[in-house]
Amino acid sequence: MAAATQGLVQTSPENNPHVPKRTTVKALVESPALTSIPSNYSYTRYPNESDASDPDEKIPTIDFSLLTSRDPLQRSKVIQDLNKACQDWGFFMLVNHGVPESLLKAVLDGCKEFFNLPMEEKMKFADKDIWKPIRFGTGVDVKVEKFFTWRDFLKVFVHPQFHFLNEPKGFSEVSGEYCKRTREVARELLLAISEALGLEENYIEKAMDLESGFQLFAANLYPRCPQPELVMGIPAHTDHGLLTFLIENEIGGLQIEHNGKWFRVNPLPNSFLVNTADHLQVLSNGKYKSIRHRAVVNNKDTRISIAVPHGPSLDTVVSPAPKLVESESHPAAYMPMKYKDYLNLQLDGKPCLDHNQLTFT
Ligand SMILES: O=C(O)CCC(=O)C(=O)O
Ligand SMILES: [Fe+2]
Repeated sequence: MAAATQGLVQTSPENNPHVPKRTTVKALVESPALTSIPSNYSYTRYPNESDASDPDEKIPTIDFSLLTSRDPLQRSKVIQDLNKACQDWGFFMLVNHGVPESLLKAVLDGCKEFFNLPMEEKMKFADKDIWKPIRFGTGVDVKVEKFFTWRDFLKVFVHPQFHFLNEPKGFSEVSGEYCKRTREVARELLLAISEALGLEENYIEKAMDLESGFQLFAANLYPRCPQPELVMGIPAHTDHGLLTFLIENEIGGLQIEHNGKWFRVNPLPNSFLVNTADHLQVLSNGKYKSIRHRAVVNNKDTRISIAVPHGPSLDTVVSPAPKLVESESHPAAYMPMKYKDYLNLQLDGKPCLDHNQLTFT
């Protein structure tokens, strides 16, 4: 999210009179004349952004049921694995998390129905203001502003206050349940991550005020594309919170950066794809990195993903945990910043960590 500011914007239809003036990627794909992409969707990669390959090592998997197990040896082994996954990859697949498969499916189905609503219904939520609790839009490449990415989205603030839409029917209920269950899993995971960092078990819970933690529900729609190699679903970016949970409708597209190379992610069925985000990087004083990731599209199937970032409360001033700062050997690498102020920096479209970074770690 750090690299993308999005809002519903106007396309320039000069090359294609069938393209509606104010559009979404979905409307564009459904317009009868579309055989090639309009030039303003053509994507220029960031420097050093290479093609992705299948990973040459195994992407870490964490078994959540072992974390909550009564056996202390088992728990400490998983905490070690979690530490390694966060440190080496900033990414892992979480299995046996206890959130029912039927709920994952229901919430993905709800998103599909939402994106299938008539344009006028969705447009009621079109807004550029990032503080609108319910927002529908289409992706913009912020490097150049006038170029678009191959993605429509719905973003809803779901904690500490739960906002949602009344339509489609039942979407609010399943999403409410999904957000509550993922929040519980994320908080449990953050207890373990506190321990993995050598902090008190509830350090993150308290210091980040997770009782009032800011949780966002971000649904992404990536319609099939006639020229997928020319566009980008969501450009390389990092997420702003502590941890993001991602699920998708069995259509791949997520790619992650690991040791300077890009890898495709082939998720285990029913797993959460979890990545460490900017504020875990700050809190851990750079021990854990906020992983860069992106999503590509394809010419066969429409992909839907749901990213749920779990962050500190908006008023929390986040700084490196004092225990992880050594004045001589490992000074604080980030200055304290309120989470809300950090989110406002998104408007600049710059990777936000550049703003509060004191030194490069
Ligand atoms: O759709 C995906 O795979 C990635 C989405 C994402 O990174 C985001 O919404 O922040
Ligand atoms: Fe992301």
